[in-house]
Amino acid sequence: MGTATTATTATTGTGTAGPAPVFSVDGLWKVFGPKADRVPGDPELAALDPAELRSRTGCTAAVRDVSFDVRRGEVFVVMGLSGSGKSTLVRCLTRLIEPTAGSVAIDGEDVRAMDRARLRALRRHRAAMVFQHFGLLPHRTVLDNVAYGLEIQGVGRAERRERAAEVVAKVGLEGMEQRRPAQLSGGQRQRVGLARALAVDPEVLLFDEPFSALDPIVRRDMQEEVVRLHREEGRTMVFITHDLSEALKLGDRIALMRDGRVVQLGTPEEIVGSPADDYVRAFVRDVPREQVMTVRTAMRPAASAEEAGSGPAVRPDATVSEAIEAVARAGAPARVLDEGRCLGVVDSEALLDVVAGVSAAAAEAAPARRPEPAGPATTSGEPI
Ligand SMILES: Nc1ncnc2c1ncn2[C@@H]1O[C@H](COP(=O)(O)OP(=O)(O)OP(=O)(O)O)[C@@H](O)[C@H]1O
Repeated sequence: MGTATTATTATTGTGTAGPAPVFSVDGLWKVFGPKADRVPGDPELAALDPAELRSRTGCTAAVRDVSFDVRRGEVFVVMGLSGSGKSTLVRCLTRLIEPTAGSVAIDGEDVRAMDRARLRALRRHRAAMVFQHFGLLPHRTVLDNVAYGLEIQGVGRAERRERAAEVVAKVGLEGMEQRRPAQLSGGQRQRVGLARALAVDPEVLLFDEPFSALDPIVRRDMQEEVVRLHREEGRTMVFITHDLSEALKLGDRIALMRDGRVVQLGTPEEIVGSPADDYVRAFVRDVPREQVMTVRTAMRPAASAEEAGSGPAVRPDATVSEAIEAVARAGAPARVLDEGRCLGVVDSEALLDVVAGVSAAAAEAAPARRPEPAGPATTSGEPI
């Protein structure tokens, strides 16, 4: 449990300090069951594993001492197996579930201190939820379903229909405005749910496993839709999923939960490349590492000015898979170029090490794997 954070403190977790976080969660607990309040404050009870806690107290600790920040503009994924506490955690953010202990702030404002009116405003304007069961109103058209959130806000009919029409187009449902939910496929209905949440222009979108009922192809379409919307709008998103590949695809950072705790919080590359423990290691074992890890992991300093000035070029955020292709085609190591500056070099051996999963140990043994200044900056060749 950390110290209390304020809106102006640097973000925690991996990476560097940035703007004030949207959500700040500190020492959060949610315990279900009799006299739940006593569990977080009692070190002995708080230390019990879930089965012992249940048999001793009849309580379930769905969220246990969780702290993290959601940064502005990021897609923050909460991932874990069924029952690990994902939904409870995200519902605590807007007090759809009342936390047992700890603090939650949005833009520095204490969510636990909000009165009912303030909470209603939070859920309606600031943090809109997209659910798996989209809860569409069956007798209303697509347009009116999307306009519904605006109607609750008291926006006038003409304005809300105009705004709803814009959002309907944004999620790819143009031409279907007058249909009713029963006349739509599952994927289209989910798009209506997404449009309805977007229509109120919330600061944060909270997604609770929105795509888990969709078939794989429609699901992929919807994931791409989220990536596109995020790229275009930069809106902050919190996304719950139990699907690792979905988490890796969508998340800027992932909080991996187990039994109510966050066992690792990091970028997809950090989680796959440096699992925090055996549980995470087992979780990510089958991930195609070359598609997640970037060339930074495999990079070494250029051996000479000549090496820094020749060979194919790749971007620092290119995946290992992309670099393998470049190196194989050229038959020579690739230069990692950042705005024309050579950061280092990747060769086939180092790239293979990443695929084989031996790079993490190597990186730990030599943490300062930073390239030396390697000859003059070069601008020849556009990086892939
Ligand atoms: N109202 C409740 N009363 C008692 N226990 C609850 C309640 N809601 C959730 N739990 C328990 O809390 C734990 C976490 O549940 P939660 O629904 O948050 O997990 P989840 O990771 O979202 O699971 P899923 O992926 O299946 O939705 C589970 O053990 C669950 O049984």
